[in-house]
Amino acid sequence: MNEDQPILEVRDLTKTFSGFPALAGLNLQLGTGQVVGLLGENGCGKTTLLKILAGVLQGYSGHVRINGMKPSPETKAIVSFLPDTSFLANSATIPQCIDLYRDFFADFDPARTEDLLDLFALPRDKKLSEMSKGMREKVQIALAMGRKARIYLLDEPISGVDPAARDVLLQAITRHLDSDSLVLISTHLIHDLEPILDSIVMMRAGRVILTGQVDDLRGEHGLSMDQLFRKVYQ
Ligand SMILES: Nc1ncnc2c1ncn2[C@@H]1O[C@H](COP(=O)(O)OP(=O)(O)OP(=O)(O)O)[C@@H](O)[C@H]1O
Repeated sequence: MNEDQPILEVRDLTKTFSGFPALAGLNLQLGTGQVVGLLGENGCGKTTLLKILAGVLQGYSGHVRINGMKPSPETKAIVSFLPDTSFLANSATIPQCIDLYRDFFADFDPARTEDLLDLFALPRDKKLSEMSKGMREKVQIALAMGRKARIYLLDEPISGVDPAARDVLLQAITRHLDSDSLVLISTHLIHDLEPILDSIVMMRAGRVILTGQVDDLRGEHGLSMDQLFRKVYQ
């Protein structure tokens, strides 16, 4: 893990919606070479934070730097964002989605995506509208992780798939990961994600309340991250 030169730096980040502070002076620094779980209760600001980092939500105050740059078209080129909602046209087939990603993202490697689609055993000829929610989610993950990005921001990536398929999905997230990349995953499925997490960030009411490496926290508290989450938020 490279903490000396954080690829992601956030200081005093505040974002309000009609006067309500979704983010309230949030501070966070993360280096590359790690998979980080972004945890917190419903409505604590996880999606809002990810959207600002992804450059799709503006109108905030505070200091946000992605590899030293403000969120912008330049940072979008190195950030692969997987939103928690479907963003692909229902009428599209997988090959059409791959073409779209090839056109949009210079860092897209179709071979990576094909490899993940094989791992998921997804049929290539079906339209997204003919697929189940879990299958569509797999397609989106295969596309997002098909980019050779520096930062992957994944918002609730495994919520729609059945428990047995989750392990395969986790494999997909880490399968092609470079050591100079950072993966930040928002999730409520802490127990499922824990095997691939190096660190966690816990949020409450628009702020970070706890960060640390999973091994250190386990040693310090004698709890799994799922148990620690329940203790912190009880
Ligand atoms: N577009 C919006 N307009 C108004 N309020 C919003 C908007 N987006 C988010 N909020 C509010 O900001 C707060 C943070 O929402 P956010 O979606 O970031 O939380 P979250 O931690 O991702 O929640 P969850 O775990 O339920 O997905 C919530 O109170 C939410 O109602």
